[in-house]
Amino acid sequence: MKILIVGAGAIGGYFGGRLLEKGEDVTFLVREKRREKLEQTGLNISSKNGDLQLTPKLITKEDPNQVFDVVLISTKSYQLEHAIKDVEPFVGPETMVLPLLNGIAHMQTLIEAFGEERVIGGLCFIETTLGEDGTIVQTSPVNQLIYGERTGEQTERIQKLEKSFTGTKADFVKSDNINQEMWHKYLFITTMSGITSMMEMPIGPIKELESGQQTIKTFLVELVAIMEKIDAPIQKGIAEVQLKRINSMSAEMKSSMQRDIEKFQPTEFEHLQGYLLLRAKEKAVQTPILELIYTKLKLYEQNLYADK
Ligand SMILES: NC(=O)C1=CN([C@@H]2O[C@H](COP(=O)(O)OP(=O)(O)OC[C@H]3O[C@@H](n4cnc5c(N)ncnc54)[C@H](OP(=O)(O)O)[C@@H]3O)[C@@H](O)[C@H]2O)C=CC1
Ligand SMILES: CC(C)(CO)C(=O)C(=O)O
Repeated sequence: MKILIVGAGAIGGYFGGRLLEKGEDVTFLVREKRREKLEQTGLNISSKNGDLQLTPKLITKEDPNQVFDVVLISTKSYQLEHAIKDVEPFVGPETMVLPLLNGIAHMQTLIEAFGEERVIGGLCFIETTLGEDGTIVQTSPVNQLIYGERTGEQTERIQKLEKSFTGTKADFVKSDNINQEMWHKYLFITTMSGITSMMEMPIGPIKELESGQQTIKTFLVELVAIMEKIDAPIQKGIAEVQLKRINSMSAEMKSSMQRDIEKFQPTEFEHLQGYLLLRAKEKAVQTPILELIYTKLKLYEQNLYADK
């Protein structure tokens, strides 16, 4: 299978690197600066699951058109519109588009760009970031990528994809309920990124405090209330499940949003917290914690651009 990874950043570089390690036919679509860097240094991954030094195949949007069987989208949400334009020449009628972004709103954008048929579902659980020297630094052992047809069907193409993902030194999981998995991850990450970015702490010290525990719980319940109101496909009792997940995480665990803030970079707050706040307002759901976290993140972003 010809695999194209859009963006050789923290998650694209990691999962693309693992597929390359297995011997899959992987190419990265990158922008000029990243290309130069990767040509100089190679693709370097420092990982809890074993380090890698690879020589990746690289293309930019200017390279001659060729069509890939699957395109993994691993940009930030605020980079997606440009990325869609850049990847279009590499998408054919049979290409699968597999997004790995956190959140939900990007699904509609991708469907509008590529059509219902091409877009499958995906998400990942991994804690990884780009180091100053361009190395991909994966900081906790979990490295799971979940994917599947949005209809839940076991189509021929998804079975081919499964074959290509199997045997990789990362946890690739095929799901027959990917829409629900994506909403569940959305609930988890909106909580986790919101709380850790608000408190400017990894999850450990927050969850150890009784008031921290209560804040996480109340926030989860608020977000579930919005999701139920808009008929999101979430399971009953998901707030408790995600609370357990958060409580089982190692004390040093941080969210990618928090790491972006630490690097004075933009965040995906409009895509994660902002989208749900909008939906809450449409449905007149009261969400005081979401409102507070959104305000904190909006002020950060305003300040970021004021400095530039
Ligand atoms: N990091 C993590 O631990 C996790 C992240 N996620 C989600 O994954 C998504 C990606 O995050 P992450 O990997 O951390 O982000 P990064 O910023 O590390 O990576 C994004 C990459 O996309 C590249 N890119 C952007 N636009 C284009 C384009 N038009 N053409 C080619 N490359 C492009 C950027 O390249 P350039 O250098 O040119 O800017 C950058 O390398 C987000 O939605 C995030 O929420 C999900 C789970 C965990
Ligand atoms: C919390 C974590 C690291 C789990 O995968 C994540 O998804 C993110 O921060 O974007």
